[in-house]
Amino acid sequence: MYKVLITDPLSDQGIEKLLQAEDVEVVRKTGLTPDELLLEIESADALMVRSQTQVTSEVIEKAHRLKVIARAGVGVDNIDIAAATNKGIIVVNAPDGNTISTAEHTFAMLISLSRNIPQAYCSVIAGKWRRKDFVGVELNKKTLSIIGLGRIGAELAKRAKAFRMQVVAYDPYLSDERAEKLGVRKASLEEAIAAGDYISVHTPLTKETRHLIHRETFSLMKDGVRILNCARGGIIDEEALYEAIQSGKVAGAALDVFETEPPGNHPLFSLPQVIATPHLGASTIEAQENVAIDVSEEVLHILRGEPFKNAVNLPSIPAELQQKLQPYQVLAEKLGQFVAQAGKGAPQQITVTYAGEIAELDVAPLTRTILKGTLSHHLADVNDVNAPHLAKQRGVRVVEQKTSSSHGFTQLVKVEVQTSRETRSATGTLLNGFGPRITKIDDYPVDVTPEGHLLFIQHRDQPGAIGRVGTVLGNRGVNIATMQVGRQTIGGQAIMILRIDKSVDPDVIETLKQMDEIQSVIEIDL
Ligand SMILES: NC(=O)c1ccc[n+]([C@@H]2O[C@H](COP(=O)([O-])OP(=O)(O)OC[C@H]3O[C@@H](n4cnc5c(N)ncnc54)[C@H](O)[C@@H]3O)[C@@H](O)[C@H]2O)c1
Ligand SMILES: O=C(O)CC[C@@H](O)C(=O)O
Repeated sequence: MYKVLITDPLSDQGIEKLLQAEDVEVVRKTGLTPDELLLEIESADALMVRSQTQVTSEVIEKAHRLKVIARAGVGVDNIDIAAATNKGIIVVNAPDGNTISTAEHTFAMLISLSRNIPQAYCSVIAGKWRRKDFVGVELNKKTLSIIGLGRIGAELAKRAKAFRMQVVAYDPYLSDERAEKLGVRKASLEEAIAAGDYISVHTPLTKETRHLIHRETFSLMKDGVRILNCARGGIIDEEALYEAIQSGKVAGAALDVFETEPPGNHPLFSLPQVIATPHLGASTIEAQENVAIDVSEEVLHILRGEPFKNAVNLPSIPAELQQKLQPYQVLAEKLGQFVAQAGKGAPQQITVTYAGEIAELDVAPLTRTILKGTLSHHLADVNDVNAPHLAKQRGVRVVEQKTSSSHGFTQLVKVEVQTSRETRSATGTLLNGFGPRITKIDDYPVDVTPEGHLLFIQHRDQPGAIGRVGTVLGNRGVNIATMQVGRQTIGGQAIMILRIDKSVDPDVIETLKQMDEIQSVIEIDL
């Protein structure tokens, strides 16, 4: 039974699938103190949050069973992604579910700001009728500068155009084609800042975007500009915004997000030109249902070892590619495990070579699985998420290469591990209808199903060697299920791979090692 801990309010309808799942226990605890969260997280397999719960490195440190942190929304700035990656915990989000809601909210703020709707409302319900105080401005023919033309920025642009606004956009990843398709003018940051009657930010909050709009940026703006932030607090320097409003440079600001949330009695709230909402961009019934459905499905997939799509700390794999790579996953992991156990010493370089049909695909996800298989022999808690990071941390070089020579097989995957003491390799394929096979160990052709207990014996090719090994094992009650031998020359170096029904005692291995013709005996568990 998997424990799914939900620590922020999520839509009941959205998490229906989780509540129905027989292998899941849903524990909903909102408003936990940091100490309470540290206790709860110890036994959780999945954690689902919105933006309130702070998933710090301390929380992640205590998360002994956690496989996934799911953010029901876009921004993951409340989650320590580096700490999660280090620990092999997958972080997923729901990037699409609240786009429309947030774009609509931004547009509502744009109109409210232009027509002083919140201020007028407060005045009317206070019994006043002061039409002169709330004269607004039209959106028609005004310029809206959008900083960050991603999902929400693009939806905002469409709405602004419907109101006959000119839209200028700055986004370092904006192509000419996309700008043209959306009907926006592509500009540099400075041009966009200078052009806008309205400036709306829609970037994530990162090291680069923190205080993207700062004191000097305000000086580049048009007099009487209006500013919107429905993305993340901190993209705009709040102190500089306060000064720019007070000086008259900025005519008004609409804020849904703040550097510190909740913002309390913020100095900006003393200015009548500022309107604000409490981080409501994604707060619609539809968006909350969408994001909760999306992350619930992702959590179930991850817990059950099924393919998933929106990992923040793993490159996303298109569904079609995922489907094509899926059959190779077991082969990849087993090859990695085999070479790690067959070799002596810690890996210094892992070289993966793909040949045949598989070489035509993007094989990076398989290389990660091979790394997981290899590193898990030496390290605890390795998975596809942290394997590349752990390899780098330990100075293991990873080389991925492709070749056209598949030696008559439809596809081949070769994993070679170089340690300080030796180089070992295992090559494998998928046999149509029969599953994974190891076809070569070092330079010895073999045909081994990579599963169960194997004895890997290096010896001299000598009459009677096979019989003597069989006798030792038989005398100790060890049943041999299959046996494969490979040699390079008659009487030269050879290998035996025995599949045995159960693990053998160390003294059986010692007895085998005493035999003259035997150089090494390694038990391999796959
Ligand atoms: N207020 C809310 O409730 C709410 C709801 C949803 C999302 N958000 C926030 O809105 C923001 C946008 O979300 P989205 O779904 O559109 O994300 P997105 O990833 O689709 O778009 C972000 C865009 O910002 C661009 N960008 C990155 N760095 C930039 C920079 N230095 N200058 C200019 N552009 C830059 C990216 O290229 C990208 O196109 C995020 O901060 C997200 O957390 C807020
Ligand atoms: O959970 C929320 O309501 C905030 C969501 C929003 O900020 C996001 O980044 O998706």
